[in-house]
Amino acid sequence: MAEKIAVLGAGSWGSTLANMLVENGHDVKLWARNQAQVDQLNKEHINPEYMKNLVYSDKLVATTDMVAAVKGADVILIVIPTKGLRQVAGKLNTIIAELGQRPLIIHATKGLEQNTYKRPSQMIEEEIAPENRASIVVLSGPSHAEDVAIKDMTAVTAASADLAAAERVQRLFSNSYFRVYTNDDVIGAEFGAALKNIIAIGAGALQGLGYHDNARAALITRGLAEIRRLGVAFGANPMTFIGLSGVGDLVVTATSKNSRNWRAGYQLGQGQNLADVVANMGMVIEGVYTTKAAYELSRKRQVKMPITEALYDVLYNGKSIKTAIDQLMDRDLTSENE
Ligand SMILES: NC(=O)C1=CN([C@@H]2O[C@H](COP(=O)(O)OP(=O)(O)OC[C@H]3O[C@@H](n4cnc5c(N)ncnc54)[C@H](O)[C@@H]3O)[C@@H](O)[C@H]2O)C=CC1
Ligand SMILES: O=C(CO)COP(=O)(O)O
Repeated sequence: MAEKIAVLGAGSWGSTLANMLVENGHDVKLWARNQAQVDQLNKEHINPEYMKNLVYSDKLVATTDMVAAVKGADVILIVIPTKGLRQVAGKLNTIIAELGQRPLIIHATKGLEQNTYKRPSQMIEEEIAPENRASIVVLSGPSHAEDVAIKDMTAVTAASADLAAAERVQRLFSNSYFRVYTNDDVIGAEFGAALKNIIAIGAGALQGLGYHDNARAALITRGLAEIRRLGVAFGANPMTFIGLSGVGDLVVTATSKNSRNWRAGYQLGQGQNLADVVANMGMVIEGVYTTKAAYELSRKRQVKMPITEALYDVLYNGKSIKTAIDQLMDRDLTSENE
């Protein structure tokens, strides 16, 4: 059944998902804050700053007017980087309260908020009053926009405490190349999504420094161990970390040149400095900020996250990547299951 959907955020992921939802037969309005970008999307059907090779459907309508985007929408998909999520959710709350709507909220944001360490769905819960919304569903998993744009095969998860809502999202998004599974573990899905970006930066850095396959496999596996430790400390189901939003997303992000986080790590490994890497990416590198939040949270909760700590020292304390790697390898030997 066709639904009226508003997508907030027209970067690489928001615009690609909006286009896919149009092609799935839905009535979609895409909100962006930049007028020039909106004009290009509406007139030329391109979004070159974010998705160089995608020609968007002429049925996709973009607007800078959030009220116009949201009016009449049964479903709202938020795809804003973690840093801007709270502000956009707050604005959305005011608008849907005035319009008297109570939409289903989906988000695809991957990160933890600075200082509060809140997950995206927690920020949304805090900013959008329960009377202004239906359930919240997390859309996550191994899904580079670049692959979805060329209709490559992709599988993701829709996580929600409300199974009927997750199943509705499953039906909205699924098609011949995009397969959505459901899951009830929002905490696990969101921790997996946020923390894999830290390991992806590390994997890129290893490759940039000239390390090979064994090193990458070790980092991914031990990275997953610490992702799971933190997630479980906050109530996640350990099984979620061997699913799409766990190991699935970790593998795609830590092995792909399409990953902004991997590319950032690679450039750091090649000797570029962090400020230049961030300035030149042109898109959000969530892992840079998540590393700080996860490091602080792990200290507070007394969860061992040696790789996250090492990357924190590289990104925020000027430690060389080589020194950080040497120190990781030099730690006391331990059991794999600790
Ligand atoms: N790019 C991808 O393949 C995927 C990205 N994600 C996640 O989706 C989220 C968005 O990522 P991308 O689309 O890649 O980012 P991006 O950097 O390509 O685009 C972000 C968009 O959000 C807008 N934006 C940022 N702050 C805003 C604010 N305060 N108000 C309004 N608009 C704002 C920017 O103008 C830009 O249009 C991130 O959390 C990312 O981890 C998840 C899965 C896949
Ligand atoms: O989450 C993603 C793929 O699932 C996107 O990762 P990057 O932000 O590193 O490109």
